[in-house]
Amino acid sequence: MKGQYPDIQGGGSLILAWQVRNKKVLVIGGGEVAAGRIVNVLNADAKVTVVSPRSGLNDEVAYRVEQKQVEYIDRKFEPSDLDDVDMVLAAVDDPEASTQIYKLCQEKRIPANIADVPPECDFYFGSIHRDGPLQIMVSTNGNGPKLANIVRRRIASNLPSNIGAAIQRVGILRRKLRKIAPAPEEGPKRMQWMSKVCEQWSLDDLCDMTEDDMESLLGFFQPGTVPSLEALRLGDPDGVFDGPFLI
Ligand SMILES: C[C@@]1(CC(=O)O)C2=NC(=C\c3[nH]c(c(CCC(=O)O)c3CC(=O)O)Cc3[nH]c(c(CC(=O)O)c3CCC(=O)O)/C=C3\N/C(=C\2)[C@@H](CCC(=O)O)[C@]3(C)CC(=O)O)/[C@H]1CCC(=O)O
Ligand SMILES: NC(=O)c1ccc[n+]([C@@H]2O[C@H](COP(=O)([O-])OP(=O)(O)OC[C@H]3O[C@@H](n4cnc5c(N)ncnc54)[C@H](O)[C@@H]3O)[C@@H](O)[C@H]2O)c1
Repeated sequence: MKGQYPDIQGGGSLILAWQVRNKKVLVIGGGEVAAGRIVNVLNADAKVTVVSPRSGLNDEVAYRVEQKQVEYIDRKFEPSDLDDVDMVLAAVDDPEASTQIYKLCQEKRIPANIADVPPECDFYFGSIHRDGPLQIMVSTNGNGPKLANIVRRRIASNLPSNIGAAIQRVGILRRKLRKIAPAPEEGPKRMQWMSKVCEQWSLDDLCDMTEDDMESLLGFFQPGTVPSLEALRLGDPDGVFDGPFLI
């Protein structure tokens, strides 16, 4: 029935959080754009190889090579460089080489991004904000990359300064919870309880949560209640803080 389900807009991108940890990423080119691509994939723990003549390396890419953060091949791209590669990021100042690279990637079904050439991209890059485990990507779907940068900075300036730290603490709590309640049948209860913690505690409280606090809080998983951080520390059995106490 119309109105019951989301309308399909079409024309967008599928925005995902691609897991490239330990996957082989080939970066072709060693200029400024390649330097940015390298940072993006190293931040996602990929195994990165750069192919570019040494004369074309900028200082940042030369630094990554020197520090052995990337493998390095000192020459122009050759088709055999694509053997066993999971993803290709090309940033070369040679449109013919770019097109050849993209065609080879298509034949070999390797997902590729040819910087600044939208018809030769299986995926676009976006403007990224990172704060610990939090990542926010803005895409304008090829319409206005500079505006993506402006929107991203505006979003970032409106975020609480401790949001990344709070998410990091929640991550630790969730992993502990899955250890004490590992059964798949407990999934719905786990999810409900975690949602309550996130809704009822302030970001400051989440950031302040120590390992000891986590252990005590996990004691409330079975009854399915969520005391405040203050009540938890006071050991209040109702889980509700009713102080201050006068002695
Ligand atoms: C977001 C960001 C990520 C990144 O690259 O890391 C990114 N471009 C950035 C900057 C930027 N790029 C350009 C300018 C100059 C100003 C302007 O033209 O607006 C600036 C501004 C600057 O440099 O500050 C020029 C440009 N870019 C593309 C074309 C070709 C075309 O449109 O046809 C041309 C014209 C070349 C020409 O005219 O000759 C194409 C693409 N650029 C994309 C991503 C993909 C779409 C993303 C989206 O739409 O959201 C896409 C489709 C493919 C891709 O490359 O993946 C990064 C900002 C990161 C940040 O600062 O936070
Ligand atoms: N997004 C942006 O802001 C932006 C800005 C300028 C240029 N660009 C585009 O991105 C691409 C790269 O830009 P850049 O500023 O990094 O260029 P750059 O000139 O700094 O670097 C080009 C690199 O490509 C290498 N190279 C050239 N041919 C090669 C080949 N056949 N095999 C391997 N390596 C090769 C060179 O050694 C050099 O390291 C260009 O196509 C350019 O149009 C994008």
